[in-house]
Amino acid sequence: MKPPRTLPALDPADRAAALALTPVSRETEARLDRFVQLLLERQAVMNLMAPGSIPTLWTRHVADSLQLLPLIPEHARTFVDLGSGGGFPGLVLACALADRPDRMIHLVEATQKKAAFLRDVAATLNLPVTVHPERIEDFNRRKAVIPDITTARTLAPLPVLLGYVYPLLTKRGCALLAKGQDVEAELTQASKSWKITADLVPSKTSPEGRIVVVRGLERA
Ligand SMILES: C[S@@+](CC[C@H](N)C(=O)[O-])C[C@H]1O[C@@H](n2cnc3c(N)ncnc32)[C@H](O)[C@@H]1O
Repeated sequence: MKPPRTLPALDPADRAAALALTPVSRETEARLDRFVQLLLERQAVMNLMAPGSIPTLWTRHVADSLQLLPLIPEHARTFVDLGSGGGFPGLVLACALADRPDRMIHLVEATQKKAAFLRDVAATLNLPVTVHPERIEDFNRRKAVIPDITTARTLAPLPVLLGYVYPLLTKRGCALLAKGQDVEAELTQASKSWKITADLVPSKTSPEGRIVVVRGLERA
């Protein structure tokens, strides 16, 4: 086994900046603090996020995930996060929704070591989470979960991502897809294969970032 790596230090102002951008309850803050601690412990032995993003991980990853909360309708109970990696946005949303009754966040992650990490965090923090250690294609084929909300962040370009989202989208549901500066080009490309009903919401954490809120999807 490789020895643990020394990680760069967190920027002390970054946590406060993140929580100012996306305020949460004290209970959620405490769960997020513990999640970040577990994330850093595991990051020392495996890659859960880009090493360069560690000093500002609260704004880059935690706030970036929390900003989805206001886009989630009150009726939403069942969530699917595709390609959760180290837990963004799925585990962060689970930390924020843990006190609400009847919520369940399903995390789909094909890399077994990452899936094991997600499961460990969920068990340690008693989060309403089910981890599916498998490929999205297999998860979708099983039709095991019909979510109200599907999320994905830095997973795949929109033309591919919409293919993952399509089987999970219902009339009442929507998908929240975090996208970067290429969003317009990806939408143009995706519209060759898909008729997309979507809104673009500016990101709070990145000037060029957008959250694509997909409300309807049909094959073109
Ligand atoms: C770039 S990472 C992003 C992780 C996380 N969403 C984030 O924002 O930090 C993409 C993750 O999706 C997983 N992944 C990629 N393709 C997948 C697939 N077809 N099925 C399941 N997981 C997949 C990878 O193992 C990886 O952990």
